[in-house]
Amino acid sequence: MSFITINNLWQEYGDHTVLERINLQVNAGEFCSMVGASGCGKSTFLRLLLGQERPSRGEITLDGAPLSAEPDRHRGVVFQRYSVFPHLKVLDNVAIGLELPASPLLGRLFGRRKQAAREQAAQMLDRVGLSHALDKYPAQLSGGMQQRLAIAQAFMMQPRVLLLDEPFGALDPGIRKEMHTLLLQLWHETRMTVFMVTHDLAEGFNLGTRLLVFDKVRHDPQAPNAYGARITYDIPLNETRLSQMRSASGDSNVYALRS
Ligand SMILES: Nc1ncnc2c1ncn2[C@@H]1O[C@H](COP(=O)(O)OP(=O)(O)OP(=O)(O)O)[C@@H](O)[C@H]1O
Repeated sequence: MSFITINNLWQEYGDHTVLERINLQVNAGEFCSMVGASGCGKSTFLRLLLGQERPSRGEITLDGAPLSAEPDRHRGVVFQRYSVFPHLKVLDNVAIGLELPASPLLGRLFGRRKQAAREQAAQMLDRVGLSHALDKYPAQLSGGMQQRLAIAQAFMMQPRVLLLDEPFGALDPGIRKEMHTLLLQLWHETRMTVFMVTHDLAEGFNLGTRLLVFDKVRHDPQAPNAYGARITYDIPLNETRLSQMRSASGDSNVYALRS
């Protein structure tokens, strides 16, 4: 059985059909790059995976169980627009991810547990190259540094599924390349399942072990919103990387795309 299974998923807003007949099976540890024309529903698909929205029809299961109605810590997310807390310093922005679930009532830890959370957060920030900025506020960071902070936040939670919505779109090419390397390193270490929306086809091909192309198959010129996008191509990529992952995790990888 696959890790994530999507059965006949539709998303409609009033009479606007955004996604139709999405069927997909994804194994744990796969890295799915997602591309498609602007407005075809890629971000909508991510929100459905996150549990932020319920589908109009169809279902998503994770490990055989329906997706929980609320986003939870097993699904981390990084948006292109940074999702960090502006009023918290860099270290606190990351440590709070550990403190909140450990102390849901107060939202804070104290004493030795707090110290341990801060040490863990500092280590993660070192990994993303922000060890020199622990005491800064997000507004004092460059765009690339804020993006690293958002990625550190997401990774700190060790999500089983990482959802990335154009996470590098705002970065200049040098930083972008560094972030690609970092993401692949962390993906390899944690064997998370990744879904990444990108407008950069080369980025999608380079990073993914699978490229999903979203497109509208049916068009009605009289009613442009009548039909939604489907996954029209599902292309296996970077097979060496994938087989390394497979041998490390013992999983077999099944690609399934049903129309
Ligand atoms: N809550 C909503 N209510 C109504 N329409 C919505 C809602 N959310 C998304 N849409 C519509 O769904 C369509 C798909 O939007 P979405 O942001 O998912 O596309 P996208 O492929 O991610 O676009 P882009 O590549 O430009 O970011 C758009 O026409 C958008 O207006």
